[in-house]
Parts: sequence; structure tokens; C-alpha cells
Amino acid sequence: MKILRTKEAVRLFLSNLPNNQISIGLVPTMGALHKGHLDLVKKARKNSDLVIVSIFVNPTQFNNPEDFAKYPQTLDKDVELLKESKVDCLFLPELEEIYPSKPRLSFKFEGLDDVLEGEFRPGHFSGVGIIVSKLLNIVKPHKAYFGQKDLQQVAIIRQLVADLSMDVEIITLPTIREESGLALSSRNMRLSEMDKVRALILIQSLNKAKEELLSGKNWLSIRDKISMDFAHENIDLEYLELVHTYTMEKLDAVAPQVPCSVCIAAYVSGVRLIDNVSVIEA
Ligand SMILES: Nc1ncnc2c1ncn2[C@@H]1O[C@H](COP(=O)(O)OP(=O)(O)OP(=O)(O)O)[C@@H](O)[C@H]1O
Ligand SMILES: CC(C)(CO)[C@@H](O)C(=O)[O-]
Ligand code: BAL
Repeated sequence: MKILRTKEAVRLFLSNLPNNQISIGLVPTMGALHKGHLDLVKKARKNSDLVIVSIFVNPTQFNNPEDFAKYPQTLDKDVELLKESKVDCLFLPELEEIYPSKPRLSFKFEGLDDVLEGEFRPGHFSGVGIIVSKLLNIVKPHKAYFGQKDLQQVAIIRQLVADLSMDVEIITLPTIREESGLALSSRNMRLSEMDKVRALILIQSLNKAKEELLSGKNWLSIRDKISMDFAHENIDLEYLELVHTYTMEKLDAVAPQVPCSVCIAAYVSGVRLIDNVSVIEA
């Protein structure tokens, strides 16, 4: 596996490929890799001739400096995992390579970014828009892979690519979970074994919300009851929302043919976790 640290190295690498018919798959990550990331890589490996993974902990998408400072980093292990997964290239830029100066550009994703993560992490999706645009411009992949665990991010990246007429196909894959149901996340590395058990309240609440919505219960009363469960467990629930899966519009009921998902964010011992389940599929 080649490790490329600069845009120029990527450009050279791509220009030396045997022919320009080769299909390229990009999996953008922030490292501290787990089976969720590796599932994206596996799909990319299956679909594309050349697989490039990027690892870059992007400062412009962090609204909370402590979250950025504590973001897990396990580079040696990541490199081993990527080699085992037969990745061709790791793009591993330094901060200055991506941001030689502070970007003046910012993104607003009208209607998509004022709820959920966008509401509680101001500037987050502008930062995601900037880094994803940069990575797509540098690598020029045919396909790029993202996880549905970050449901709102998927909607935003699809919009970004459409609005900027970028020639890339966005592929999304379902959330990979521990056997317990806990969604895999790099930030789980900051949880103790006890915290991982406490964190199960997220997926349990999502499943309960889904079941009750489908049995015709009122959304606001479902949400109130779940908020009380969180208060009882002393876990800080940041949001629990029923949204349209693609437009991110907040909903207060399910309806046939309207794809919707329940999304959650909560702090378990100071670690912010997110998750979602689809209630009605497209
Ligand atoms: N459990 C998972 N299953 C499938 N894909 C995932 C999972 N977790 C993350 N991903 C996807 O992997 C890509 C890189 O995500 P990232 O590096 O931020 O990891 P992460 O585990 O989501 O980290 P964190 O949750 O701590 O932000 C994103 O497209 C993300 O949606
Ligand atoms: C897409 C991404 C790699 C951009 O930094 C990040 O938001 C993530 O890991 O989901
Ligand atoms: N996977 C989302 C990246 C973030 O939390 O900033």
C-alpha cells in the first residue's frame, strides 16, 4: 500500500496509472478505524479497480475544541488494517497540506443543515463540505463511500455533489454494529466497558421509537417518554427527532410512502454519540 502525503504525490500517482480506464473508489475517514470503515473499504474493493482511503482529522468540522483534541488516533493499527484490506493507497495529508491558510469559503446547505447535527454543531457541515470538496478534487474518484450512521452528512454530501456538478457517485452503506447493537464509532474508544453498556440506551430507544411509531403511537409522547428514560439514567440527550430520510425535514408522524428515520445524539460520560434507524424505507 502506498502512503501519499501531498496533493502532488496523489496527482503523480494517478498520472502514472497504466490507463485512464481505471475506476477509482475513495473512502474518506478521520482514522481510528473500525469494522464500519472496513465495510466501506470492502465494498470499494469490490466495485473499483483502485481503492484510496483518506485519513484526516478535519479541524474545520469540529465545533468543540475538546472533541477535536480528544479525537482517537491509532495510525499504526489503521495502516495494518488497510493493508490487510488490500487498499492501494492511503492519502494521509498534514494539516498544512489541506489548509495552507484558513479557508474563507463556507457552506450553507439550505434546509438540510439547520436541524440535528447542524443545529447542535454550528459550522460542522460547512467544514464537512470544505473537506469533502477538497478530497474529491484531489482524488477525483468515480465513487465515494459514506456510512448511513452519519445520515445527515449523507444528505449534505449528495447535495454538495449535485450543486457543484461533481462527477462522482455517492455510495452509502448501512451502519455496522457491535453484537449488542451499539453502532461502531471511533469515539467509542473513549468509552469504558461500563459506558458501552450505558450507551445501549441509544439504539434501544431508537428501536423502541420505531416499534411504537409503526404501531400508531403519537411521536411527541414517544419522545417525552424516551427523554424521561435518559434523565433517569443520567445521560444527557441532545436531540431525538423524527425526520424525512432525505430532506431532513422534522416530522411529527409517520405516513405511508414517506421515508423517515429517527435520529439521536447523546453524551455518555462526556462522549458525544449519534445513531439513527430507518422507520419507513423509501
Ligand atoms: N458503524 C459504522 N458503520 C458504517 N459506516 C460507518 C460507521 N461509523 C462510521 N462510518 C462511516 O465511516 C466514515 C468515516 O467516519 P469517521 O471517520 O468519522 O468515523 P466514525 O466512527 O463515524 O467516527 P465518530 O463517530 O467518532 O465521528 C463516514 O462515512 C461514516 O459514516
Ligand atoms: C466525511 C469525513 C471523513 C470528512 O472529514 C467525516 O465527516 C467522517 O468521517 O464522517
Ligand atoms: N463521522 C462524523 C464526523 C464528526 O463527528 O465530525
